[in-house]
Order: sequence, then structure tokens, then C-alpha cells
Amino acid sequence: MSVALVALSHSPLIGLNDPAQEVLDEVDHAVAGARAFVQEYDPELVVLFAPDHYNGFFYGKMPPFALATGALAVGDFGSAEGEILVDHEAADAIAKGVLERDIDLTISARMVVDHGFVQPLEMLFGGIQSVPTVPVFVNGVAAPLGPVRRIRQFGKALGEAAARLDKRVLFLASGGLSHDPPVPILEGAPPRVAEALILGNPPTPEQRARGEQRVVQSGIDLAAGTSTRKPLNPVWDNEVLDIVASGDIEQFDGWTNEFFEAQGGGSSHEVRTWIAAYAALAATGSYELQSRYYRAIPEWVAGFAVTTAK
Ligand SMILES: O=C(O)/C=C/c1cccc(O)c1O
Ligand SMILES: [Fe+2]
Repeated sequence: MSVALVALSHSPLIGLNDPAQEVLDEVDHAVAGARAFVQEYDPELVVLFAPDHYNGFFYGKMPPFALATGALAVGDFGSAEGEILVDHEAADAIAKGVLERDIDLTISARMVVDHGFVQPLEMLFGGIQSVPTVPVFVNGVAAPLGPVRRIRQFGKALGEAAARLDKRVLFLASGGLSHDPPVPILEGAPPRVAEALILGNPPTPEQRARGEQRVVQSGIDLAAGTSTRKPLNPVWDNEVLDIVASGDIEQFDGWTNEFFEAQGGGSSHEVRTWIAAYAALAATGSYELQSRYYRAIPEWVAGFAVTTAK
């Protein structure tokens, strides 16, 4: 058994509302570094922690986290659509190991996922059928959220369970850091929106296109300085990165959900994917960061970071 980690931000606006070429080159360089790290490590299994953006998980039943034994990508924002290559046997073994460690885990035999899962697989592995994966949903948008320590405890239990597999495992986190895109909120939503958030009826192509255009516009506004939403917060983002670099991720236990939101905006809870993945990595021993990249990219509505660790 061995373990390694890549954590990176995602944005559905990549390729749809891009920053200047020099920024794109910088990001490409950071992602290429992560890709080289992964190629050298040559994982036999990827445990992928990612959020959902009301494409697969709805208020009809909203778990704090869930593990997939099978998964289907919806193809939002031009991301790949179809079945993800899931290692069913490994997923089953990890699920049992987490449950044995007193964490009540939701299982999905056909998890519906979106760009949050697909983008890192495309960026690092060239597609969603390239590497055996165990997809793990981490709720990062749908209030109420439990305390941050709970997601760390879940990550730790999962790391211990994954360590029992005789495999080279890569923990891969997708999300964050500070960002406040126009993701809908159930409380106070008009009845039609509330129904969609609860029932999750698939949107018509026109509805999906309108929703995606609203997100694109939020990137245009943020970059132009005309947005009414929370700005990106590079100082807070670097605090997050300092904590993961320190190896002492229990420091996150002292951060309230209100603090996350005030500092990093409504979708900064996606950092939970990082906390779970780093806790999984730390479960079997101390680790060291191998690389760290950060840039606030308003065009993508993303405090955008890439880290590798082992
Ligand atoms: O509305 C969505 O589906 C997602 C929006 C978004 C925008 C920028 C960065 C992210 O992580 C997002 O989820
Ligand atoms: Fe997201």
C-alpha cells in the first residue's frame, strides 16, 4: 500500500471565460506538474473527493457525504458525459472500512456527478474512463452543513480503510478555494426553484443553457469589477494552503461554517474536499507537500490552487 495526493480547484468557466494568456500558461504549467507527479506515482486507484452543484444531489435526500460504487456524469458546461470507470470492489471495501470506523456513510450504486468530478479526471488522466476511481461526494453547497471536524474524521476513516487495500492510492480533491458563484439557495427560493432543488428534475437543454450562461456572466462581472457577489480572498486562500502544508489539518476543526462563508464566499465549503483528502493522506503517517500553486482568477470565479503531496 502507498498513498499520494493531488488537490486542485475546478471551475466550469475554464475554456468558456478565460483569463489572459499569461495566466492560462501559468495554470497549464501547474497542472502539467501535477500530471507529471501522477504519472510518476502511477496510481492503481484514485479516490476522488468532489462536490456537486445540484446535478446529482438534491434536497429530496441530501447526505453530508456519499461514496459511489457506480457513477454517471451529466456533461454540464461541456464536460464529459457518461459512465465513470469505478473500481466496484475497492469502493465496496472502502465503504465497509469506513462504516466499521463508526462513520455512517451513504452509498450510491449510481451516483450522478457533474464537472466537479469530471474536470480533475480530464485534466490529470485525459478522461473519465482512464483510471479506476472511487468517487466520493462531499456536500459543499447545500446548507445546513455539519462541523468541519466531521469531514476531517470521515477523511481519516476513509484513509485508514484505503490503506488496507494492497494498492497505490491517489487521493484527489476537487474544489475551492474562495469563490461565490450564483449557486441557488433553498431558503427563500421562489417555488419553482425550490421544487428543482428538492426534486432535481433534469433541466431542459434551454434551462441548462440559461443556468450556465448565468454562471458565465458572473465570471465576466467579477473580472470587470462589477459583481455584487463576494470577491475572491487570496489571503484566506493562502491560510488554507498554509494549514494543509503544515500537516496539522486539525487546525480546520476550529473554523466555523460562518467563518468559511464570510471569508471565502458561499462555495468556499468546497474546501471540505481538500480537508477530507488531506485527512485521508494523513491517516497513515506524516506527509510533505511536493508542490503548491495559487492564483486568484476572477474570470473563473476561483481562488485557484493546485497542490501535490506524499
Ligand atoms: O453553478 C455551478 O454549477 C458551478 C459554479 C462554479 C463556478 C466557479 C467555480 C466553481 O467551483 C463552481 O462550482
Ligand atoms: Fe464548484
